[in-house]
Amino acid sequence: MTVTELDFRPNAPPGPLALANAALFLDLDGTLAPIAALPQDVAPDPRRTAILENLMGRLEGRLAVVSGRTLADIDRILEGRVPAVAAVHGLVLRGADGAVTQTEPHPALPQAVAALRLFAADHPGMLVEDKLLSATLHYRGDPEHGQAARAEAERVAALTGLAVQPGDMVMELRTPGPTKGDSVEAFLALAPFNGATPIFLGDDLTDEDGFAAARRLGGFGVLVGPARPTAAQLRLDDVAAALAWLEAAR
Ligand SMILES: O=P(O)(O)OC[C@H]1O[C@H](O[C@H]2O[C@H](CO)[C@@H](O)[C@H](O)[C@H]2O)[C@H](O)[C@@H](O)[C@@H]1O
Repeated sequence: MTVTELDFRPNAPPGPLALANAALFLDLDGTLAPIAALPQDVAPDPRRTAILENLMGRLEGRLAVVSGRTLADIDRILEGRVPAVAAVHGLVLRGADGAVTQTEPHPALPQAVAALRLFAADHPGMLVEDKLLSATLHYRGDPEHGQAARAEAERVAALTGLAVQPGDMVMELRTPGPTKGDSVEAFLALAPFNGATPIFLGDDLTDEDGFAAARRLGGFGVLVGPARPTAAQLRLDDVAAALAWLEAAR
């Protein structure tokens, strides 16, 4: 989504997290896990896993991780402990009962991966992640060529019909389809989430759809990171503050 003139820069931290009737929707990178140089550098963390397990029990399952990563990668990092997951920005949905639904991959993805790999071969430090439903060009390792990476992703998107999803030092070409916001809506129509008040925590542009959905559905968003224009109403400084807030839930 685009950030509109209705959005503002939240600075207030949320009050203590009250779990009664809440449903938690949690982004992974930049929210539950600090940003690392490479995607594969993000490893399981016993404290994070314990916090999630504790919350899931107390929320009777009303907790979902909503991430741009693949399902397999989310399960690797969270040690397979979170059943309800939206992966690849909402293109894959696994319900609390373990049932998985996913959008059909766009036929031009192999072409897009090949084009991005050709570009990355000329830019040491860049990395292409093939997520089957989306192709991701990472330029954290070569930030001075970020503008060229963004332009190349736009060029390949125009050629293939893939949708552009900009992110934190990343340009993603995704199969057009459901967003993180749509996944919040889908979860809330299912047990055990139905009737609960959604709270969405996230840090990146792709989380804006989640913030907007939470707000539309009677809840709120919490931006994790520095203040910026956003659809979230509240803000926590960083991953450490987000984990501490979750850990102190009542
Ligand atoms: O929706 P998220 O859970 O925030 O996932 C978004 C992307 O996260 C990963 O990339 C980001 O984190 C990496 C590790 O910290 C970092 O190196 C990279 O620069 C960030 O963009 C993941 O690799 C992507 O596939 C996700 O879309």
